[in-house]
Amino acid sequence: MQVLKFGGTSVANAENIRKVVSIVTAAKQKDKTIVVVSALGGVTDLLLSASSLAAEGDDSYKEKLAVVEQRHLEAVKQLIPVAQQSQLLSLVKKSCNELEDICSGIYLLRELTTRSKDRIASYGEWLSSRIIAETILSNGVEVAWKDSRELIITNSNYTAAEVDFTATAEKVRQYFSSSEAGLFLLPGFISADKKGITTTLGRGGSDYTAAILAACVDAVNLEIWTDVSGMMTADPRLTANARIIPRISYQEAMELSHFGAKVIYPPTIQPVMNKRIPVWIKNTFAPQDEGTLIEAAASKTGNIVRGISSINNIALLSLEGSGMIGIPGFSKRLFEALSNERINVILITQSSSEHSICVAVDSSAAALAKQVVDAAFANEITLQKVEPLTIENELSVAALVGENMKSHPGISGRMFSAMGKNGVNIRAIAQGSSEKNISAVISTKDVRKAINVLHEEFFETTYKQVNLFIAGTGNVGAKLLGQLQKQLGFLQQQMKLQVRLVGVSNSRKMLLKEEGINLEKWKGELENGESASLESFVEGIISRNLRNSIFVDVTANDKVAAVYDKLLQKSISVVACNKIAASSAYEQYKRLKDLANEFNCQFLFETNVGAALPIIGTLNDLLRSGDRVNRIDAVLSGTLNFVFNNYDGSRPFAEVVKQAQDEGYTEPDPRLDLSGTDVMRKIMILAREAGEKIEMNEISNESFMPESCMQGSVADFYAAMAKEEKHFKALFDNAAKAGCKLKFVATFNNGKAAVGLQHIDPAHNLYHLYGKDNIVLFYTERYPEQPMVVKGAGAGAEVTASGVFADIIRASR
Ligand SMILES: NC(=O)C1=CN([C@@H]2O[C@H](COP(=O)(O)OP(=O)(O)OC[C@H]3O[C@@H](n4cnc5c(N)ncnc54)[C@H](OP(=O)(O)O)[C@@H]3O)[C@@H](O)[C@H]2O)C=CC1
Ligand SMILES: N[C@@H](CC=O)C(=O)O
Repeated sequence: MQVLKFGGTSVANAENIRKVVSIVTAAKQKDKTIVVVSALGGVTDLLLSASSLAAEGDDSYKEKLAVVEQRHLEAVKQLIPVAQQSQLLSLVKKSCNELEDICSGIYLLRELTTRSKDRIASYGEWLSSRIIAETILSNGVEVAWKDSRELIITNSNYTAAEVDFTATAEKVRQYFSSSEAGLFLLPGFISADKKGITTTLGRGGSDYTAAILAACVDAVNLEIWTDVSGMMTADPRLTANARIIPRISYQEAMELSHFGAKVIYPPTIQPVMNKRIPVWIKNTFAPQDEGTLIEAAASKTGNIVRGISSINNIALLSLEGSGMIGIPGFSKRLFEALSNERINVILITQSSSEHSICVAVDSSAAALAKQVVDAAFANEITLQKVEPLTIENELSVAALVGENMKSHPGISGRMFSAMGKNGVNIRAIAQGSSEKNISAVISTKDVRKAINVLHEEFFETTYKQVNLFIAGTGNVGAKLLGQLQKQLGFLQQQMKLQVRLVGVSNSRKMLLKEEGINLEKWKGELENGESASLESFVEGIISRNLRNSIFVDVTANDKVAAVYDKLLQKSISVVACNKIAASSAYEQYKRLKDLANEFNCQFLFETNVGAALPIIGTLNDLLRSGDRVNRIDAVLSGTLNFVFNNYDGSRPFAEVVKQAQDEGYTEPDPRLDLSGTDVMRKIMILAREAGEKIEMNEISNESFMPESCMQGSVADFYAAMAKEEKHFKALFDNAAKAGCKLKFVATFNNGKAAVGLQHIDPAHNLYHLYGKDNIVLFYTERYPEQPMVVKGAGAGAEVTASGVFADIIRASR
């Protein structure tokens, strides 16, 4: 014998009922079958609201009843051949007249008892079961319809009646063993008390009917047919990557259902659980899908974590006070106060210091809880032994569920670390010693992110989603976007990173798109975007609260650099080629690094020195392994190296500078390069990374630029340089006369940093530098004479973009 139950959506209309009939007909070929059906989807609500309206003296109850009648009549007309319809149509009409009479009585009396409620609600299942049974018969398949009220006996606790299992088992066994039929069909949810008065089984009632019948007849299995293809690893509305769990234990299914996986209502599987009868969750609309098998033992295969779930509308109540320490009875009184008011406790934690007890309850009960708990501890509150109860609202519980978690250390570590890395603050934690469930109370606004992060951590061996927000689409920004577009496939396949561009902005326009911006069309989409507002862009990033978010600053703008603070505090990593933040006041540089540490994210700026050359990374590796920097000698300006490599007086100095700018080596404002400011910033960043607390005004700069060139605009700068050609020629000639090249050199030695133009002879380490090369020589305790050298192209949009790209990958991982 097998039992199949079909829920409200499965029997919502004629089209769905046809699907049910075909599933039932196929099932009957395999074994004797009991079918339990719910009311047509939405009908129970219509009936109950009609009864409430009637009790309130509102005659619009009639409209609700008319809809009920119409839906059933329509179903009959669409499902049953015309010649066979009349009897069933009369039955529907007769039942609807009865309903009308009952509601009219309620309307006149203005009184609705729970007993009448059950009577009214019972029509839903009764009618649907009659119609479905007749449909099966009209398809030429024999089926025995039976009113569940004759088999399922309960007490008279209307609307949530308790089953008398002894009486029920006897009736059920007697009926099914004495019948020759191969297929039975019964209404779910409804039952009767010992006097034969209609009762209902409460929430999840039709599942419960099916489970009771399955247990009483020792069914080989129970199939719950619904509108999803099984229990899922997480709520698919929160996680697009949620997937069906093939096998799950009763305990795990109950835990997940308790936390909102609405496929089954936990108490309803108790009867089958006691008999270890397997339960299948199947999809009426995709019967070919495997579904989920709920069985007695937890499967040893598959994921250790079986599923992730959450409940919203949680309030956290905290009872705190030094007067609680070491004194028994506080928790008893707390829970007594709550239970006297039937306040359901969802989660409990108590610190081992015994200084506080935290309980989570539904938010709707929080105010009452405060009232009763404060009253219960009024004396202690007056004596200041405990504080008045504190309540925090807008919280949720996120939970990992899995019976096998208990034999695997490190699960909670991974859970909390994954959430922590994404800035999800955990307000309370609970894990019973059975370790089937690890629960964390978090802010409701973080639920989506937390569930995604946990899903990624425990289920998605395929890829990790990274959400990028890029400010700056100029020389470097545009190259970066191009490189990302080309590498997306590689990142996903080889590095398991699914990188999405969610936001992009320049100084004029901005675009935020949670589903991701097409990297082939970003330019056009951005042009059609909204007017840029840095504030809204940042708000857009924060409010989206997406996991693994990275803000990428490819501007040279101080206002953009000023938003890192806010972003890091939301655990959003920052990757910057903009040097303003790292070269601002030491306190700010330090603060940003500390914020990144504190909020478990990254602040990366490798390209601030030497573009994509691994300079900061190398320095950090040396220091982390215990080395100490004694001295740094470096050429850090790609622009100046290019200019002095290409200037020999044969064409004007200003023209060579312009070429450097056109080739994308200079800062957006080239005066920063020519004045030496850019190099000062870089040597200062290296000195800071080496541990020196140093500011810009402590760095000496022997500028080679005439004062006249540094006045006015960029155009004035070029014009002035043209006028000073002699000065630049003299610089070149003097160096050439000495057999030297001109190099703009940066040094850091004994805590002092300096930059300036120098004559470099052929024997010098800095002599052989070409094009826009940079070079850094690290003299350290381990490299005292022959320095550790990093050398190569140190400017250019393409290489800089690749350095930013590398930082994005670092931040992603
Ligand atoms: N070139 C190189 O070799 C290297 C450059 N860098 C750094 O790269 C950064 C970018 O340089 P580069 O691409 O040449 O500069 P560009 O001037 O070409 O681009 C700057 C971009 O920033 C945008 N922008 C300016 N203000 C804002 C704002 N408030 N909000 C959003 N976007 C803004 C600009 O917008 P719009 O398009 O509207 O003007 C532009 O798209 C600089 O900080 C530079 O120091 C670092 C290492 C090497
Ligand atoms: N303008 C810079 C670019 C890299 O930081 C340079 O010329 O080196």
